Amino acid sequence: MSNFVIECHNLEKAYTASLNRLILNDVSCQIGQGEFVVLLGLNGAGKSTLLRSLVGLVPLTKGEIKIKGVTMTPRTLPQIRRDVGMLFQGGGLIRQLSAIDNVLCGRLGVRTSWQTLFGFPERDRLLAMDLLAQLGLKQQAYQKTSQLSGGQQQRVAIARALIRSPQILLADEPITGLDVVACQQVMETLSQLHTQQGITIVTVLHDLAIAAKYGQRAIVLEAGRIVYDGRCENLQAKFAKC
Ligand SMILES: Nc1ncnc2c1ncn2[C@@H]1O[C@H](COP(=O)(O)OP(=O)(O)OP(=O)(O)O)[C@@H](O)[C@H]1O
Repeated sequence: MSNFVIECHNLEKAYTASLNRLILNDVSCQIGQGEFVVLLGLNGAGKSTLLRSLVGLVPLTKGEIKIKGVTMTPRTLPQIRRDVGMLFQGGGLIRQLSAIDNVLCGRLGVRTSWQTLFGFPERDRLLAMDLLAQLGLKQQAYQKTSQLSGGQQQRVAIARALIRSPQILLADEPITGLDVVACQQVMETLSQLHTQQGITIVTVLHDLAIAAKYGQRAIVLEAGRIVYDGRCENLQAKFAKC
């Protein structure tokens, strides 16, 4: 078996009239266990589409995706989603719920609807609290997420993804809209997950300096095609407009 945890072979997402081209056009790449990959490209290049396709949220017109050697099909998708955590653009938290309840929401897909009628078991609550503490949010656990700062909200979203113990974490613009300090906190959090727990990270970023600081490898998309796949050095010189 190969050491790749993500394999994309000739992915194609349908032509759209508004763009006058394919959204993803023959995209192929392999990502190894424990890599930290940044996905870069101009607005509309197809970054989110590619990321979302890795958890089966985008029906593809052509191509094949394998996660940890398992080919993505409707039958294998539940298993794949157990291995892959996703941080959506804007965090996607429920603002009226506390931080801990948002984290517990990450367990909803794991437990049956019947089980959730009785609430979450104590061990889930302890795990959620542990994750929030690891991410520096123990004091904020019972605060509504609407009252938290952008950086804190993003870390709650990370905890929610981590409660399923994914081996791969996909993050769609996790620092967009955050101030410099919050950006650094979120990126340091992702970096620690990568170095200390060996989690494979694939994140969409727009900031080339941050990409170069944290990423090991950059994949640059342009109009649905991969135009660069390599080290993060000198990205600014190569792709000043990303
Ligand atoms: N389901 C869809 N139907 C039609 N067009 C779509 C669909 N999904 C995405 N698109 C279009 O495909 C293009 C790529 O979108 P995508 O969100 O993947 O780009 P992106 O690189 O993540 O951009 P951004 O940096 O702005 O988030 C966009 O022009 C978008 O409008």
